Amino acid sequence: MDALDCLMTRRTATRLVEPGPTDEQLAVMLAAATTAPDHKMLRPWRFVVVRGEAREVLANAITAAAEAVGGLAEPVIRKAAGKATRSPVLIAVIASRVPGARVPRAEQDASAAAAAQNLCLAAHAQGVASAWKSTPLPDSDQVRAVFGLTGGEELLGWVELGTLSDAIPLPPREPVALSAVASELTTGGQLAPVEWAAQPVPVDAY
Ligand SMILES: Cc1cc2nc3c(=O)[nH]c(=O)nc-3n(C[C@H](O)[C@H](O)[C@H](O)COP(=O)(O)O)c2cc1C
Repeated sequence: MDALDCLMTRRTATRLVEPGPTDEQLAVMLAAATTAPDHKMLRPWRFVVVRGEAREVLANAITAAAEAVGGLAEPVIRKAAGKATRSPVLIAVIASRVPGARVPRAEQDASAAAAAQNLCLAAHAQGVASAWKSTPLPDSDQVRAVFGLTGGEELLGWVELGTLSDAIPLPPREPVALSAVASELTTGGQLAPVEWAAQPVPVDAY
């Protein structure tokens, strides 16, 4: 798979089943995450791999956090906790801002998001399916404690990993009209439509 093929064909998996990625595949994904663009090389990110029985630790924390909210129906709590075990492996992505750094927080978080996308792309390149998902109750003490989050750290979700099940088909992904998302600055200071990109690039051509 070449680089553009990898970028254009990565999808968010609908359902992930065993087998999960091997240690070697996980190591490549984590290494790819560390190549994210990173202003002043702060490494404003870190990752926590959760798999096997350890997923129950996370599920229990989500349950405890949901119960602490109060008033949530039992099925709602169970559904939230079940997210910890719905894929063979997950990697939590943590924005780990460097205090006092002269790089704005938004830029540090952007680097962490790029690292998460690198995880997904490195998974895809190795034939591992992925889904970047929101973490249930990410600000709760219980969930923060599982990932050892300190004051300046925040969860950007987690990347679920495994084998794509064909039980639920992937929804179609329409190409985006580039004129809807991009324009070009003219020498006169105007924002002009990108007429040279009038045709959507067919992502399924890759
Ligand atoms: C920070 C972040 C959080 C996300 N959380 C969820 C989620 O909780 N549930 C979900 O189904 N998809 C989640 N997604 C995935 C998007 O829904 C998905 O990327 C989008 O539908 C486009 O699908 P594609 O990645 O296959 O192109 C999340 C994506 C990002 C970047």
